Amino acid sequence: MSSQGATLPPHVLIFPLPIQGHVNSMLNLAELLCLSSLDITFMVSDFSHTRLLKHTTIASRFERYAGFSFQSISDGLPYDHPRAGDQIMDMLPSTKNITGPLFKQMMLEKNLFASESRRPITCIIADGVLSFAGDFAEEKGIPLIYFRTISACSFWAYLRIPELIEAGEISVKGIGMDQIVQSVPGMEGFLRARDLPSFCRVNNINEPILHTVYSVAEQTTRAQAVIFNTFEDLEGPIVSHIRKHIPRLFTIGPNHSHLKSRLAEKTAENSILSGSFWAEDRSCLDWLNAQPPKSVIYVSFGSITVVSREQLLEFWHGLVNSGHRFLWVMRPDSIVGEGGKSQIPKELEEGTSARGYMVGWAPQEEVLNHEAVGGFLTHSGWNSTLESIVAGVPMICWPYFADQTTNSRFVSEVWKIGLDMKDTCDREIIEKVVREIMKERKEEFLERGQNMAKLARKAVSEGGSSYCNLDALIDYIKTMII
Ligand SMILES: O=c1ccn([C@@H]2O[C@H](COP(=O)(O)OP(=O)(O)O[C@H]3O[C@H](CO)[C@@H](O)[C@H](O)[C@H]3O)[C@@H](O)[C@H]2O)c(=O)[nH]1
Ligand SMILES: C[C@H]1CC[C@@H]2C(C(=O)O)=CO[C@@H](O)[C@@H]21
Repeated sequence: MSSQGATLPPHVLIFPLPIQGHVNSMLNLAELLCLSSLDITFMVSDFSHTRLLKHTTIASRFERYAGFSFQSISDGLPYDHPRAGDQIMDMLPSTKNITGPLFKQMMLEKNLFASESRRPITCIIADGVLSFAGDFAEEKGIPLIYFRTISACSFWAYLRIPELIEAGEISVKGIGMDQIVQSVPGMEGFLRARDLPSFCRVNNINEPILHTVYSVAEQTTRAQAVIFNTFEDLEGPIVSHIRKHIPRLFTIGPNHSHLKSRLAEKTAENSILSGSFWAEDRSCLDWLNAQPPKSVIYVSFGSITVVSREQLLEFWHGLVNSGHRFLWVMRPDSIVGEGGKSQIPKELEEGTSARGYMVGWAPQEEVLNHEAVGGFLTHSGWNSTLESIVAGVPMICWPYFADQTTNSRFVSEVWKIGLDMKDTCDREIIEKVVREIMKERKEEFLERGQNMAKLARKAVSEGGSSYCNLDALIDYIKTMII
């Protein structure tokens, strides 16, 4: 390295699992590190890179950071793979078996992305589910930090799978779903078998997925450090349990809010970083502008959830019958099975044109922060949960899979900022919970939601826990130069 090389900043490779919820929080992390003048190589899949370039201004957004660059790689799936619903699980073997070897080859051929102006990669921050990135880092002696994009509470439940199996607390064939489980310290009083991550619902205790999600969680502990997109006032007690296994654990979230806070400090700018894989339909903001304060329930199930026509109709009837206004994100690929959106009953068409608005994809952060929004019917993905918390918007949770089944229990029973309608999809229940959130118990939920929002904002402001932890993380990355 030239004499100038000795003064070059650390060069961090950031590598998310290439699906929306993972890419969003890791893009926010990338910009946070750019603001501290670290060099960043951000690895995306060819598929998501194409989507990002088509639907966002991300390329020009990052142009302002001279040390930032994108690299793209195959996710190992055919281009026309749905990448949604149950089939999203194909992403774990495809990235391991196809992306992993390609990544190794790319890193070696490109000399760890070194150039005249950039060091070879000095540290890898990989999504915790990408074990091949950890294998490569270990093999080459490159410092490794894992980033888990899910909640700490769901991660902790994953880590306790052996104890849950030993205690017979994993529900097999749906038996004992309402039993309170005792094997996840910190959750003994309120966590039922049905609230464990969805992969813990099995027909047979030897089902491979149960063992896969445990080994993915367990291998995280080999990293020199782990980052969580959460904050101490939200999940501190659970994080303390995880710290016994992973002592160097940085809670730096909510990342989207942290980025806004640091941008405002550094550049007097507070525009939202959009990493959307779909075109955002901004017409919904005009529609919201015409609605009274806190009168609209926003409905979105994230980037992976799919619903059957029957479920779609239950939600639709429930929303229309509640009499409340609603803004509904219906992703073009989100309805599966026979019939799709065809033959919609007349009363639903009428109820929607009177009080509803539908889009294929929304600028969600802006929507949640719009004054007309008073509630969020969500699948409880971790980004959506955090975005709702920061906006102080009460939630109705309809978890679809994975960590969401645990997140929704924490929303309703621990933080008490929403209701959990887990495992039901019935128009009468939907109508009832919408009325509860939007009218009958509105004040109570809004008050608790706004208190939590304050704590979230405090965490990412100067002196707050996530703010200090990010500084400590950056200092740590600086010590890792090899
Ligand atoms: O119309 C929309 C809908 C969503 N979003 C954004 O898309 C992201 C969705 O992320 P998330 O809420 O976490 O849901 P998923 O896309 O389902 O995320 C996956 O990744 C998350 C993080 O690991 C997990 O918590 C989820 O269970 C998993 O399904 C959020 O940032 C939203 O703001 C939009 O911008 N517009
Ligand atoms: C494809 C799903 C399996 C694991 C990922 C995940 C996680 O535990 O990090 C949660 O849901 C999905 O985002 C991923």
